[in-house]
Amino acid sequence: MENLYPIFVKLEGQLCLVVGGGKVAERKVGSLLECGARVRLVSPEVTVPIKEWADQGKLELRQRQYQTSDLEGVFLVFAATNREEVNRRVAEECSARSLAVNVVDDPGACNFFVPSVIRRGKLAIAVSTGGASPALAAKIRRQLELQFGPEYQEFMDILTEVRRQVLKGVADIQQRKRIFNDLVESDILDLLRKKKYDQVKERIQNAYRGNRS
Ligand SMILES: C[C@@]1(CC(=O)O)C2=NC(=C\c3[nH]c(c(CCC(=O)O)c3CC(=O)O)Cc3[nH]c(c(CC(=O)O)c3CCC(=O)O)/C=C3\N/C(=C\2)[C@@H](CCC(=O)O)[C@]3(C)CC(=O)O)/[C@H]1CCC(=O)O
Ligand SMILES: NC(=O)c1ccc[n+]([C@@H]2O[C@H](COP(=O)([O-])OP(=O)(O)OC[C@H]3O[C@@H](n4cnc5c(N)ncnc54)[C@H](O)[C@@H]3O)[C@@H](O)[C@H]2O)c1
Repeated sequence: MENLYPIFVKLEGQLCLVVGGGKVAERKVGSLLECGARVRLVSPEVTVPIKEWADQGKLELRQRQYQTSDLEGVFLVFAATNREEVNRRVAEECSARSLAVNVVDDPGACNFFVPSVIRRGKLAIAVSTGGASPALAAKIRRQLELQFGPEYQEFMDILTEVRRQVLKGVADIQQRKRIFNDLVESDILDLLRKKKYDQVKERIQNAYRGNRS
C-alpha cells in the first residue's frame, strides 16, 4: 500500500451515510455528529443511543435494509453492518460513484480510514496505523492524552486570540514570526498547568515587546 494522505475534512452541513446500526456504527455516528455532519443512517435494527439521536432529530433514520438510492446526495459513506456481502455491495456502489467509503470489516475496501484522535480545542492529533492495528492506534492515543493535557486547550485559545491581534496590528512579517515563535517556545504551558495566569499575561506582553522569556 502507498502512503496514506492525511487530511482534516470539514464535515459541517455535509450529508454522511452510515449503513448499519450496531456498536461500530454508533461510534462512527458519534464522531460525525461531533463534527457537525448531517447523518443519514440505514439499518433494520439500531442501538438505543442511535434511536435516541433519531428521536431528537439529530439524524435521519431509515429503518430498513440498505438500498442503492440511500447514496443519493451523500458526501461520504460508512459501511458498518455485520454482513460482509452488504458491506461489499456498499463499497462497490460507492467506488462506481467515486464516493469516499469506509468499510468497517475490510481495510482493503476502504478509501479512507478513521484515525484515533485527541482534541484540545482546535488542536487535533490523529493517529493511524493504516489499518494494521487499531489497538496500537488507540494505545498511542492514550499515551498522547497524558502528554498533551487540558492546558493545551487554554493555550490554543490564547494562540488563536494573539494571532488574530498580531495579524491585524503587526505589519512586519519577520516581527510576526518572532512573536509566534517566542509564544510557542515560552513556558506558558507550564504556567497554565500551574494556573499562574498573571505570569501568562506577562509572557504574552513580553512576546509583543520582543523580550524573550
Ligand atoms: C481508531 C478507531 C477509530 C474509530 O473507529 O472511531 C478505529 N478502530 C477503533 C476501535 C476498534 N477497532 C476494533 C475494535 C475491537 C477490538 C479489536 O479487535 O482491536 C475497536 C474497539 C476498541 O479498540 O476499543 C477492531 C477492528 N477495527 C477494524 C477491523 C476490521 C479489520 O481490521 O479487518 C477490526 C476487527 C473487527 C473484527 O474483530 O472482526 C478496522 C478499522 N478500525 C479503524 C479505526 C480503521 C483503522 C485505523 C488505523 O489506521 O489504525 C479501520 C481499518 C477502518 C475504520 O473503521 O476506519 C477506533 C479506536 C478509537 C480510539 O479508541 O481512540
Ligand atoms: N472498524 C472498526 O472499528 C470495527 C471495530 C469492531 C468491529 N468491527 C466490525 O464491524 C462490524 C459491525 O460490528 P457491530 O458490533 O456494530 O455489529 P452489530 O451486530 O452490533 O450490528 C450490525 C448492524 O448491521 C445492521 N444490518 C444488517 N444487515 C443490514 C442491511 N442489509 N442494511 C443495513 N443494515 C444492516 C443490523 O441491523 C445491525 O444494526 C463487524 O463485522 C465487526 O467485525 C469493526
